[in-house]
Amino acid sequence: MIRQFSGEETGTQGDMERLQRRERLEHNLADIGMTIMVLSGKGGVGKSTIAANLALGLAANGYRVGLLDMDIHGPSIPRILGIQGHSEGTAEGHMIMPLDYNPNLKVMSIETMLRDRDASLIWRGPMKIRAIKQFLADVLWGKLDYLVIDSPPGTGDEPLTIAQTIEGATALIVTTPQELALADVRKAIDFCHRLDMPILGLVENFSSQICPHCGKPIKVFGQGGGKITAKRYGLRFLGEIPWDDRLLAAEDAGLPMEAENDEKGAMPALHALTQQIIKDRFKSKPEWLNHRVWVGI
Ligand SMILES: Nc1ncnc2c1ncn2[C@@H]1O[C@H](COP(=O)(O)OP(=O)(O)OP(=O)(O)O)[C@@H](O)[C@H]1O
Repeated sequence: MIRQFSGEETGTQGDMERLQRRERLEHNLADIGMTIMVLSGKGGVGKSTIAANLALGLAANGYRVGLLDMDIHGPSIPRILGIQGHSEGTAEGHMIMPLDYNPNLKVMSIETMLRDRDASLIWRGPMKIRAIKQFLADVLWGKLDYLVIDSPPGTGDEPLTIAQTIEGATALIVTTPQELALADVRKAIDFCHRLDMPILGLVENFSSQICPHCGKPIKVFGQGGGKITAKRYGLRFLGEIPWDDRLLAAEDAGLPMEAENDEKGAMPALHALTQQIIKDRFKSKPEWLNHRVWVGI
């Protein structure tokens, strides 16, 4: 369902375009089960990693998943997933086809639409807002159980547009344990409160690193900050993801790992996160849509 739709076009032509896009948007969103926007206060905390792994995990569990890379200035999803292809228009030319990563996972990113993937996009707010609305209205997602959205860090145009466009969009907030990151996370929480966007919970990444010599965990970025922040704001704490060299290498190679049946490093925590989100889907009843914060059960 659409929460609000304010296009940037003006005049009769603009009104008509806006109306048509609104219809396509309504049609598209009606087929999407649960929308999860992965947010963070700071950059580089592992948002894209968690969005990609969550989408892969949900798809591996048999759900139909869309993964939308909304990080217009620094898209990472195509590289993490090793996607080389380009998004194409439909035969009639009205819609854009997302890329089929596997039978259950469709992916869309601004990068898959560009000829030169290393080109920078120098866009101001209105251009970005239009592109985001187009991704939601004009991409032929089909029926999805989950739409996972990788958002850029902070509380700018991208998360704002999504939160204002998709009623019932939920937020999953990623942080690292140190105070510098947590200060920004508090802003992300405030952003969700002010937009009435339910928060599924807080995930802490880079919680520890295993010492290669003694095998004990080293708390590189401090300890427990995510859990304390979650408690303070009445949010669910959805796990501590340790540093995992294999995850970094896999993403650099564009060959993501499979969390299922992997008992080492970051994988059990990523697997547990996926399982929790699967449980949430069946609890995502309209009554929690209006809550300021959804703490979960
Ligand atoms: N738990 C982890 N263990 C090891 N490496 C990780 C882990 N989480 C993320 N990384 C790596 O850290 C880097 C940053 O992660 P990622 O791109 O997911 O962060 P981000 O928050 O999306 O960044 P940006 O703000 O630029 O969008 C990547 O190289 C990724 O492979």
